[in-house]
Amino acid sequence: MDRKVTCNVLTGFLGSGKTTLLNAFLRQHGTGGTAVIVNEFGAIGLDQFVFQEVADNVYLLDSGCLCCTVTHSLRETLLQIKDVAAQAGQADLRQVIIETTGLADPLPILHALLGDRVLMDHFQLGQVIATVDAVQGAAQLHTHGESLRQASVADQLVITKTDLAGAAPLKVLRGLLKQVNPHAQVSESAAGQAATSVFAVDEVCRSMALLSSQQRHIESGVAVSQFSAAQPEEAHDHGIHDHGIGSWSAFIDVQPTWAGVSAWWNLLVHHYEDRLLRCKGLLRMDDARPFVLIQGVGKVFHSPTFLARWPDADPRSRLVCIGLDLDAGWLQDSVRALSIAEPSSRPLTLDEVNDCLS
Ligand SMILES: Nc1nc2c(ncn2[C@@H]2O[C@H](COP(=O)(O)OP(=O)(O)OP(=O)(O)O)[C@@H](O)[C@H]2O)c(=O)[nH]1
Repeated sequence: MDRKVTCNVLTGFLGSGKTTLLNAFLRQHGTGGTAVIVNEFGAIGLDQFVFQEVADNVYLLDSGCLCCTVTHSLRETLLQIKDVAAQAGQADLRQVIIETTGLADPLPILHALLGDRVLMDHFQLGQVIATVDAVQGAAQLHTHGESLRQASVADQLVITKTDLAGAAPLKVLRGLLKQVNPHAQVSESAAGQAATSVFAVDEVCRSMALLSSQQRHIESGVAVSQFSAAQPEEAHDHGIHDHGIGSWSAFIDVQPTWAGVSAWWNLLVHHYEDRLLRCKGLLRMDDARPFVLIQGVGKVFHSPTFLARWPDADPRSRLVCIGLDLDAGWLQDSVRALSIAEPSSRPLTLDEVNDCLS
């Protein structure tokens, strides 16, 4: 494998249509360029049988929930996929789709991927795709913290089972999803028919999908949106309370430097600690490789992706943060840290940022 293979994480609440969507994609495109990792909650996995009808390149993870117990076997499985592809001379392997259990928190999975240097030599993170049931999704977002968390951190939201829902509940759900995650691209699907567009793997396609949805939101001004759900009822406790998950986004008007990106990230993590869930940004650096996508997952900042070209017509750099209790004013002020030029500068407050810049 000379170039990196994209890992897309497919999540979504129990029964929300993950397998149906993925199966539709495999039926249309085969598995020449795609390997699938399936993780099911419960001792007996069934999804692999659905997939094996259409595909060979399907790997079943041990029982247990991917985000809690089997990140090690995820790592081993990815390395196995890499070795199998190399031995078979499968230069066309372009993506691995990881289907989580319906109760999974996607963040630990992203950590397992992005925090592992060996894996990152061969793989790159693509998108988090979350399916939301058109009929039950709104109720699930209100009552199950897992569902809210999955939707909050997704790059793409796919409303499934639209054939079963009336126009009015669909409208309510669309509005709810906009509140939960205004940055995600939202598509709708009946019987998996949106599969092809959902699993696009081309780098520019991916960044365009990510950014066009951000752009629509940012155009309407700097904003924090908030949405709350009740605590998860069932025992799947990661010690995280899902009250007040919100998002903030802005175009930035300072020239970022790498020292500044590092200082800003440090400031952000120091300020929000575990309340920070996800951060994404498209930055135009004054550098030999100027076009950069940055990603943070929880408190971890991951290797940037360098783009061959700026992915859309708007030249402005932009940032998105998702987390708990976000403060738009504080975040907007924090952006100035991006222009810090001195690599050793580590401001921990906005006043210290001012000192660094004066
Ligand atoms: N009518 C209709 N049924 C659907 C659609 N998508 C999924 N289903 C049905 O919903 C049920 C659950 O779908 P799955 O694809 O297995 O859902 P899942 O998210 O993989 O489920 P878990 O792995 O248990 O979390 C199945 O009976 C599907 O046939 C759809 O778009 N329309």
